Amino acid sequence: MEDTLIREGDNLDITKERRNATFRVKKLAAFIHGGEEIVRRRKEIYDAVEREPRLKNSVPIEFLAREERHEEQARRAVAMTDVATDIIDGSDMFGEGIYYQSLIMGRDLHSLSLHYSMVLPAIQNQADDEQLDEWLGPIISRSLISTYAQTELGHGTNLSKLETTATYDPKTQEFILHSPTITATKWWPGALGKSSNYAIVMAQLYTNGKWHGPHPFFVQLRDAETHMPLKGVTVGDIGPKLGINGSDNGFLRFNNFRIPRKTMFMKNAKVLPDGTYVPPKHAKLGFGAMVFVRSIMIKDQSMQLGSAITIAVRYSAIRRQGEIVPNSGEVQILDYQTQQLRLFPQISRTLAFLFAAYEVKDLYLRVTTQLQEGNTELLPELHGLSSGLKSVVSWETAQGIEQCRLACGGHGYSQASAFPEIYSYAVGGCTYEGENIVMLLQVARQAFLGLVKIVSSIRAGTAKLSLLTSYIAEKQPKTRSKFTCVENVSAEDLIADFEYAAREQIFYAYDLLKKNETLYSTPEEAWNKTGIELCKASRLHVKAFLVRNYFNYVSKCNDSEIRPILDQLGKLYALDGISGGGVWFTRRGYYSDDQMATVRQGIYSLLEKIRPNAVAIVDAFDFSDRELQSVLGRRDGNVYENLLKWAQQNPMNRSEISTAYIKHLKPMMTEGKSKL
Ligand SMILES: CCCCCCCCCCCCCCCCCCC/C=C/C(=O)SCCNC(=O)CCNC(=O)[C@H](O)C(C)(C)COP(=O)(O)OP(=O)(O)OC[C@H]1O[C@@H](n2cnc3c(N)ncnc32)[C@H](O)[C@@H]1OP(=O)(O)O
Ligand SMILES: Cc1cc2nc3c(=O)[nH]c(=O)nc-3n(C[C@H](O)[C@H](O)[C@H](O)COP(=O)(O)OP(=O)(O)OC[C@H]3O[C@@H](n4cnc5c(N)ncnc54)[C@H](O)[C@@H]3O)c2cc1C
Repeated sequence: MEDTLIREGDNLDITKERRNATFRVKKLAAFIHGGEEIVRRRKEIYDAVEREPRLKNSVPIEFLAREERHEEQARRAVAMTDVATDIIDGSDMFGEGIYYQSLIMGRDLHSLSLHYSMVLPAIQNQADDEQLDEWLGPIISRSLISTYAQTELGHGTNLSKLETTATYDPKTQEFILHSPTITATKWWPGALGKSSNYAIVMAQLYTNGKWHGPHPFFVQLRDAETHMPLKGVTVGDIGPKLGINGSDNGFLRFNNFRIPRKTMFMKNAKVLPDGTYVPPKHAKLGFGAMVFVRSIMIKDQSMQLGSAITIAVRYSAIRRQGEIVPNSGEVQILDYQTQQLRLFPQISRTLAFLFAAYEVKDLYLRVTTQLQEGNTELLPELHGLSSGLKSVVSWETAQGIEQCRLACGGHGYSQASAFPEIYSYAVGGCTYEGENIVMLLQVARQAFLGLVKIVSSIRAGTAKLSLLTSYIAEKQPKTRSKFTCVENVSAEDLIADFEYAAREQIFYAYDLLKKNETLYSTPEEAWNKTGIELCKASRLHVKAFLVRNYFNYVSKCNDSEIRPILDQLGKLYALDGISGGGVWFTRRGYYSDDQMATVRQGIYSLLEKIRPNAVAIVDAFDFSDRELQSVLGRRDGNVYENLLKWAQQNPMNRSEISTAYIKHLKPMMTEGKSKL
């Protein structure tokens, strides 16, 4: 990160904001990103990317048509991976990998996205030694391109009903892959349409006449020389989408397509040559690639929200519109209290999500080490944490980005702002890797929280709780929340408030479920009738985790220059959640009306405190103009002249007269004239 972000020629308002900040941006950046050394490495990586001619992003991606965009993203992906090992530590996907990729690929996926984000981790963790020897080399050298083909036209969520079959034939020691219906067609896999010649295919395993559920297979789809689909394989692109249009998400069908026995991933489950099935240690080990993406996407999502809020705060500092005191001049829109309430909670959220991403990364790495030793103990915990965070974080990120866009008025609607790209990319995260509601229900039903199981075991006095769930067993306090005013409230009190709300809803949902079990004829029906309350319980549980984790993380900071900023943002995060959380905090009079009014006063006072530092705080996220790709969010604040330049470079302005005018409008006008 540079010594100072102030330069000659910068917009005067934004310069004044930076001069008036009460702390040094470098210090906060170091804390946010995990230390000075990491910030230094980010700068080193950024400089190396800037120096490399092949990584120059000369084409403004937003002006490209779909096929041009796909081609440009493929060019960038190849260049990015050609020089990757000279620039980054490729084994650090959560840190250097994700940053490096964002500098080059922007908010889009590409021909190699799934190759790196799902296939590589799956091969590292699910292939046996022999398969690892055979597959890892070509994956790393990129002599093949691969993807992860699981979802079908008819089924994405309910994996047990996938229709693609893999039937073992012991005579030839092959599996026969088949798509028996239209709805069995694989649909959605990234880079499947035109780029990949291999895929991990999830198919229902049948051997010796028995069904064993979905299992992963590493399947060649296209000829290594001609890239033509192999006989028995039908494959193509599914067409334009809301976002990620650089990626050729695809469809795939098999017609009795034979593949060798050793294409089934064999580290966990196995099929022996005679067709004997050997089950895995844990039934869900084959779902590991999904767990990896759910874990890594928390950081990705927080960075999307971080870039949106950087753009919105910087723009709000240079945009002057309206007067607060009549005749005293137009104010920066950042001075409006309503603007601050729209924006500053997004700063807090970005940090809360990022600190949670650090936690889930640590857990993922611990689980991976355990699994290497054959120990699956922590897997359910990781499944629960990553599923719950994935749902809450991607939803709040999408809502936050939209608030940032709205806060920028008309210019926020232009592609020049970058909001359309950020939003359409990030919001995909609500759907992929498990639809958000379904993942919340997982948290409630099956995951490490096992909320429902936990409640019954707590009441039976047999609960064995993890650190993250132990609060559920604590007795609800009979007294009110300890909140008196924002100045005096402690992190512990705020955490206690969220735990109160979560506990209250968890027990409420549990009791409703039990009641419904007496009213409906099956447990599944009762479960469905309790779904809304269960999702609320999961959401509050995850929010309690986010608040607790934020304050735990920040407690490591002893620097008197930046600690007050982190505390203000943490309090804003919590109080905004309490004020918006309404009923869960007021049940049984835990928060009184007066306390709630004081919470709102506390928020207003925090907004005032954060206001003078807002630009410096978002500067500390350390986004370069290269990453932001936003005229509104430029570091130098010179927005208006660059908006004009941006519009003028638009291909529609290459000629003064458009073909639309020549072909359609002119003949109409000429005809109109003739009728006069
Ligand atoms: C060198 C250069 C490098 C540069 C490159 C760097 C790259 C850096 C990376 C960048 C990161 C950017 C991130 C963005 C990438 C985006 C890519 C997007 C691609 C998208 C891909 C996909 O979407 S793939 C398809 C995903 N599909 C799903 O997620 C389907 C959802 N459904 C399910 O997961 C399941 O069906 C289910 C969980 C909903 C239910 O499963 P099932 O019916 O089988 O089980 P049960 O409900 O019966 O549960 C039984 C039991 O199992 C437990 N369980 C379920 N799942 C898991 C699991 N995964 N792990 C552990 N345990 C699990 C469940 O809790 C139950 O437990 P009980 O104890 O019995 O209750
Ligand atoms: C951008 C993007 C990239 C993707 N990339 C890939 C990829 O690379 N590989 C791949 O295999 N797939 C990929 N997918 C597919 C993705 O994983 C699925 O779309 C996702 O898992 C949701 O499944 P679905 O489409 O079947 O939704 P559905 O399950 O049909 O969901 C529709 C609605 O039904 C609800 N619902 C479904 N089941 C339940 C339930 N049990 N209880 C309550 N409500 C329920 C959901 O909450 C939702 O509201 C991608 C999708 C997108 C959008």
